[in-house]
Amino acid sequence: MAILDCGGQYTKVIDRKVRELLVQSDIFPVGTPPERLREYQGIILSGGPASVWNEQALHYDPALLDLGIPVLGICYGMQLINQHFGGMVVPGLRTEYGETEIEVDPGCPLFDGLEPKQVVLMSHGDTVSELAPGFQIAARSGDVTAAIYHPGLNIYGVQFHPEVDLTVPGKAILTNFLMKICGLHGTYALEDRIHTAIEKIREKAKDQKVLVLVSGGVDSAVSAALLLKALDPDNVYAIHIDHGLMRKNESDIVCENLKAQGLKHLIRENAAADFFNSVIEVNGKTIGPLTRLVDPEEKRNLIGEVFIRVVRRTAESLKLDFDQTFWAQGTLRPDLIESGNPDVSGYAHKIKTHHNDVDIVRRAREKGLVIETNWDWHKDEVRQVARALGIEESIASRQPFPGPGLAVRMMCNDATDRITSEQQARVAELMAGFDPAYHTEAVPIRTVGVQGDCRSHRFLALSYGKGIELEWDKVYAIGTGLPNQVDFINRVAYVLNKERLDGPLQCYPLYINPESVDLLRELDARVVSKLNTKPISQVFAVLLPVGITKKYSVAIRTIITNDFMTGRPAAIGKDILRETVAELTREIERDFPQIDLVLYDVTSKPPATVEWQ
Ligand SMILES: Nc1ncnc2c1ncn2[C@@H]1O[C@H](COP(=O)(O)OP(=O)(O)OP(=O)(O)O)[C@@H](O)[C@H]1O
Ligand SMILES: O=c1[nH]c(=O)c2[nH+]cn([C@@H]3O[C@H](COP(=O)(O)O)[C@@H](O)[C@H]3O)c2[nH]1
Ligand SMILES: NC(=O)CC[C@H](N)C(=O)O
Ligand SMILES: [Mg+2]
Repeated sequence: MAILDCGGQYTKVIDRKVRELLVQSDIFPVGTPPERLREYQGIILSGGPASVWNEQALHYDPALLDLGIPVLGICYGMQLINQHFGGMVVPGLRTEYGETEIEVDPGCPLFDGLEPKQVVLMSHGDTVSELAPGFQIAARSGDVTAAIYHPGLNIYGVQFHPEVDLTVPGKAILTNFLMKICGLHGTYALEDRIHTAIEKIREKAKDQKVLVLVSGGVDSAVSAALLLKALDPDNVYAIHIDHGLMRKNESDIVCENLKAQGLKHLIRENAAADFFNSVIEVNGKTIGPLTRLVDPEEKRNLIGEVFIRVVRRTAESLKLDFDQTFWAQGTLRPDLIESGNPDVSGYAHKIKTHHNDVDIVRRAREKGLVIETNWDWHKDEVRQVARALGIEESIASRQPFPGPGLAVRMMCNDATDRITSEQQARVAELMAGFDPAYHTEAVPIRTVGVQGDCRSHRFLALSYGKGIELEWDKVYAIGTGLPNQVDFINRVAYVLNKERLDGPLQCYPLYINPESVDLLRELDARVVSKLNTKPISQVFAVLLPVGITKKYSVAIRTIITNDFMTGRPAAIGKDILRETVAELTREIERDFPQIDLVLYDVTSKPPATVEWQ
């Protein structure tokens, strides 16, 4: 199978899913000359951040669609097919981000064997307005075209993403395409990941010393375990950095656990002062110190650079020349995709810079000094490898904690953003049409999102039901519906203690400093201790500078996902008990006098991301 990359967040997920069905696949840029694709039995065109109707449309060779090979276009790929064959694609009146119910035609070979009603993951702003001649509509979500096909040409397009877990019939649809439409057989043997990783490490760093950055998370635990297997353990130096943005007691616990992993050399760097006080230069611009920053990308870049400065210092204390020394980190595929790394895709947008893919890291990679054993894997694959390596289950299944730590859970703000009265009126009008019992308002705090494979940095909306108990389906519908209807909101949070809302909301400045970090750390510990249960994949607290009589509110973020590329919040009353959430709310009100509102994030990814930044 040839997968043509149009810059989608999930291009690599397509490749993975195809391989999991035991079909070999290769990824090429969308502009690849069609002659190079002749040997393949099928072509998949990925999604992507561009739009086919404007000058940013990606270049492709039209002969690609004349090869006589079956083609499946996904999202941008479907829009490309429709336009190519004479149909029309325009910006949609209604966008679709998140889980969406569609009705499929089981008569279309792609949907063979499926029930008509299906839930799928959408992430698009553009839409088919005129179907290309010769094509038929094979699925709809209301008035939006959700799939098209040309029976004679064997060309198919889906507006949704069959490759991600949130598309319930995704595997069945891909199986139909690969096996029934392309006539492939599942005969491909998955590679022995551990063996390949060990070989690669030996090729690079055989008898040399390697510094490995260990956070306590599963990714770096796997990196360290692979290094210990591949090299003389005496040459592996593990460095754990406490940047002052770790969770409660985390560095102590992590270092205890790491000692038990068989590491001969473990160095703990207490570097909070470096992270809080350093100033960096990026492209001639001075950034920092962290305690003055409000821009989420500046925070991420600064933290990433300081990480490497601290590693350099550690190398020097070991009498190593840092510019000649190998160092390893547990980078995963999504870190690189979301950072817009050009080695992963030439067309993908930067959603946000991961700390492990900032400029200084990219330069070291070019010199061949960085070892990234997990480079090609998603989170669930790393967990599988961890178990196969015999890593303790508590680490193999550990919830992720981002490298920049609590810094990306603090909604730093200089209180200069404003919501216009037109924007507020638009929200009120939409909510009145949805259900007058729910009050929703936009607040001038921006969070990061991923919409149609593009980055968004839009306002948060707060919602609550007047005089009614929380009804999850309604609340989740607001979380999905509102970002689809306005282009200035990408995240919705439900107010769990709505009785506090007895005056106008105020937004205040908020910066990272030891006190604000301590407050968030304590809140986070409380939230995690209460909600860290299955089926939640990750849970944490976010600190917001908004309130009625007090300066702060807290948001509870839960996410259910496998690969962390898409996910949905845990449903209150279904995935988690109402009573547990109510108890947690009461505890926060009782024990945290600085906190006004207790919020619950009801947005999936997309349109929001897991972290708020
Ligand atoms: N506090 C830290 N000290 C040393 N290295 C770190 C620290 N935080 C992150 N890193 C490095 O950055 C890499 C990427 O961080 P990331 O959080 O994605 O991975 P992880 O912490 O190993 O696993 P998880 O994502 O499950 O938390 C880590 O694998 C590790 O190599
Ligand atoms: O190592 C990391 N460095 C980062 O900069 C970073 N940002 C987000 N995350 C984690 O990645 C997963 C997906 O999160 P997002 O939807 O916010 O991208 C979630 O599990 C996040 O916690 C990070 N991990
Ligand atoms: N995910 C995608 O492929 C999105 C395609 C296009 N950018 C849109 O918003 O419709
Ligand atoms: Mg981590």
